Amino acid sequence: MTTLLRRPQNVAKSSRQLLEAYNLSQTLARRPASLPRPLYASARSRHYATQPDSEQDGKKVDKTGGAPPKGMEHLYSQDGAMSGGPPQPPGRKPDDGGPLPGRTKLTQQEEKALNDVFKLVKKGMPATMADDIDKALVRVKKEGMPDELRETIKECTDEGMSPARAAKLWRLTTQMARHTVESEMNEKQKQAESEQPKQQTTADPGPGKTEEGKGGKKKKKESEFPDVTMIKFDLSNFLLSGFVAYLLYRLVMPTENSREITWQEFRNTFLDKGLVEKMVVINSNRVRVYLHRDSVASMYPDSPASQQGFYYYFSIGSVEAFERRVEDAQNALAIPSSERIPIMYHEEGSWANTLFAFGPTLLFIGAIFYISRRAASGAGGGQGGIFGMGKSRAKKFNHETDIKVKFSDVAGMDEAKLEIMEFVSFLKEPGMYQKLGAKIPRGAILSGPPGTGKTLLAKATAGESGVPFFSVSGSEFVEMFVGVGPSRVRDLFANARKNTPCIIFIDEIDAIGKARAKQSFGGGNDERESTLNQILTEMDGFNTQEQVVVLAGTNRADVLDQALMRPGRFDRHIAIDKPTMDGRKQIFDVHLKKVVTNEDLENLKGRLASLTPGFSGADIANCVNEAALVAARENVSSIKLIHFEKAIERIIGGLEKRSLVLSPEEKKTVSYHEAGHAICGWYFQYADPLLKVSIIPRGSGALGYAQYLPAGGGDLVLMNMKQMMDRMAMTLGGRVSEELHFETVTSGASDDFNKVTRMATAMVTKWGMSEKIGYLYYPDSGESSEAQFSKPFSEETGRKIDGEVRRIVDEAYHQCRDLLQEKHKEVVIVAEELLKKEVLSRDDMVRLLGPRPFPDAGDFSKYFGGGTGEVPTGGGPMGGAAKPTAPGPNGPDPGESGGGGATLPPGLGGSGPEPAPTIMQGFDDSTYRGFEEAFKQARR
Ligand SMILES: Nc1ncnc2c1ncn2[C@@H]1O[C@H](COP(=O)(O)OP(=O)(O)OP(=O)(O)O)[C@@H](O)[C@H]1O
Repeated sequence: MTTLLRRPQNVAKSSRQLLEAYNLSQTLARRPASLPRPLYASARSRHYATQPDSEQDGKKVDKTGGAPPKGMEHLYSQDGAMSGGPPQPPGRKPDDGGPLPGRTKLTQQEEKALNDVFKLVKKGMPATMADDIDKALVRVKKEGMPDELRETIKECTDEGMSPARAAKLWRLTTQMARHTVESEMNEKQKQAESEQPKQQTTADPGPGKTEEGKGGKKKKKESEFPDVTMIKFDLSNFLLSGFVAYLLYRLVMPTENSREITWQEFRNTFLDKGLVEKMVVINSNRVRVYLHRDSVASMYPDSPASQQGFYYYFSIGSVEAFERRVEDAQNALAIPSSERIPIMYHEEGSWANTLFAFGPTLLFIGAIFYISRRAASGAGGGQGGIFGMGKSRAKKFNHETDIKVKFSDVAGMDEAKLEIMEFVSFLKEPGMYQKLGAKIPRGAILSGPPGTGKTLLAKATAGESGVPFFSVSGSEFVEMFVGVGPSRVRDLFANARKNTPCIIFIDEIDAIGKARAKQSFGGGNDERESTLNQILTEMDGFNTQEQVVVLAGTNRADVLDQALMRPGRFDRHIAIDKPTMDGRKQIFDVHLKKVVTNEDLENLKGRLASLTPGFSGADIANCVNEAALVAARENVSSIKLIHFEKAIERIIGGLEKRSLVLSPEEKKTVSYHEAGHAICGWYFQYADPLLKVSIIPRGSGALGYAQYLPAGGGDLVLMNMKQMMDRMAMTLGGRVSEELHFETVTSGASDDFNKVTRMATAMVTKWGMSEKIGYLYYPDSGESSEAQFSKPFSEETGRKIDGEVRRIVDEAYHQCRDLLQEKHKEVVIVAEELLKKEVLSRDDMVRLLGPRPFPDAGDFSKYFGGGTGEVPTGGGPMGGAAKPTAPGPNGPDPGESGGGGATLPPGLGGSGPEPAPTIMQGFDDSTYRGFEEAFKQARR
């Protein structure tokens, strides 16, 4: 059975074969009936004809000449009493005396049909059984076919396959196989017995041994045929045969409870003979014909129409036409109106239609059911139900395998490390704290700008303390289903408690830990709030002995809910800022160890650190990696300084867009614009000296690009008014230079104006640098929600602010214009050189203009020479300021190389003909925000 089931293609194939065999034998065996058929039934339920029945029928008999009506042959039986018994099959082989009594020799057709039947029966049988079937077939061919089998095959051919016939075929063939095997065994037994007396005469074993000997022989004989498979009709065989018989029947005779006919057939065969009981018009396009079953059975005993539930149908074009035809037909048959055939009308939907109609609804209901099951299981408890929605998504890292990060890998945040060390010692030696009665801190919030190493620090804490580390992001608690967030929190803390001591790290906790709204509009935040509440509850729920430390990282500590920050929950608040110069050096140190470079590390990291103010730890890691990629592209064996500088340039300014070709006029404008900035930076004492200027388009839409060293040379924490005015004047330098050197100006300075306006506004509204406004702080719209809807000052104050901002910008403008008018020649020199070379470095500036009239301060002079190559000792940004010594009208010849230039330390690109580009972050948004932050903190 299983074999059969495993091979459906075999069943299909075998049934096809049987069908073919059946069809073939059907055509061969079908022959005209020897006698004219009776065309009338002995009893009728209706009489339509005007003539007597016998007459009418008699006529019909004559007309048809005994042949069934065209297309209705299936209604007539081929044999039976009326057909004159089974005819002598044509083509029978001459009797060779072979067949046994009760059997007849096979004709060629019968032999073929039998072959097919046997082949089919063999399918799905074990090989040994199939062999027996083969033997049976050979025997049948030799000894003739049992009459019962012949009749069954004939019935199948003539009348079609039925389950009973299929089962009978199966039974007969397997029975024959069994007989064959039995007779084979008998023959062998007889043969063995006939040999036995001979042996007994030659060696008589004696009276005592005879029985034993016989018995022994018997056993031996039995064991001579160990492999003979007896086909027994046990339960499994019975089921198998039933199954095969059913399959045969279904495949050969697909279920048929209706059959289509034509109007003519309907009329000739049923209507005219009065066999129609009623007609049902279905969906106005099909007519179902219900016949008088008894009359049909007596008239056509073998017709399927005599079976219960069977009906004929035919299609109609329109109901009206159909009704007209029926009417005409009945009129022609002269059926009285009281006896006319009833016609009913019925609308029925097909399965396909029903499916189309209800399918989408069912699908929708199914989807809703599925989703609600998921949600319910998610909300349903800590274990998360069958779909695991409520399970925590936290990744567990094992300190032995995954967490290899140590505090030594985290550079440049010594204070933060000190703070967090305490958690490590608590996890390592809790006893020490408990002895003194100290309560263990529950957790710490690490806050700071992106990429400053918060996750790294948390990992290092886990790595140092050697405990499991659960890392999860705040957003992973947020799902569209209600109740999933709190459920995940519960699961996370339950897991952590099972693994104590351990650390839970929730990154981006602001995703769920935002301050809860006083009133929520529409309840949209309920889910987030209940997740937060669950965290609060869980953190409260730790007993003080439980060694679970919760660390959380965020970029927005200011938006967190106060309840999170209270002692007993996140006790510690560790702010991690962007690294200082020293911090950057240390971070470069950590990352430079991972790459191959032959540069002097001490110098390299100092120089790179001073080139990267405002870089976060992640930026530094990226910069080192980028340098390695640049070096790999050039196919060199170690990374050189130039690669690092290219990498920094790329990170700050974006990719060079050499494909963007500017027209000569545009190029000239950009050159003069950038030269204006550069001259301002060079000659204003508190402005940022230029490091590199280029007119190669870069990044997103910038046509020119200049980099400056922050004034003071180091990390700027505070900025005074003079610095601000110089910086604003320098920012306007581009536009002023355009005004002075061209007839018209361009749109290229809009970003400069934006910076200047913002800075002047901050000076007036935040930094108390305007006498008219005084020492007031007006938040802008991004800072407070109230300021988003209404200005925090009156209209009059607004007007005053506008006036003050304008005044400051005007002052900066005049300061810039005065300088650039004075340095008109220098601007031309720098602009023309820039136009020629496209890129100018600090050394080019020194060559063209002479050394900057003010000494460079801080680390810049240490790593870049700063004109003297000496490290300044003491003095602030203004320390040791020399008088500006502007070159005279006959300044250095633009073509002269190295004239008066600062010499860079050897090995740092200063000795080559084209000095390595030295790049600095200019005054950009981040610097601006840095100032704001510094001012804010100073105010606090
Ligand atoms: N102080 C540091 N020392 C060494 N490497 C650092 C430092 N800070 C950051 N990095 C590098 O930056 C990568 C990213 O840092 P990390 O993921 O810890 O930043 P983060 O502050 O968590 O950022 P975010 O706030 O975006 O999640 C680290 O894998 C590491 O390579």
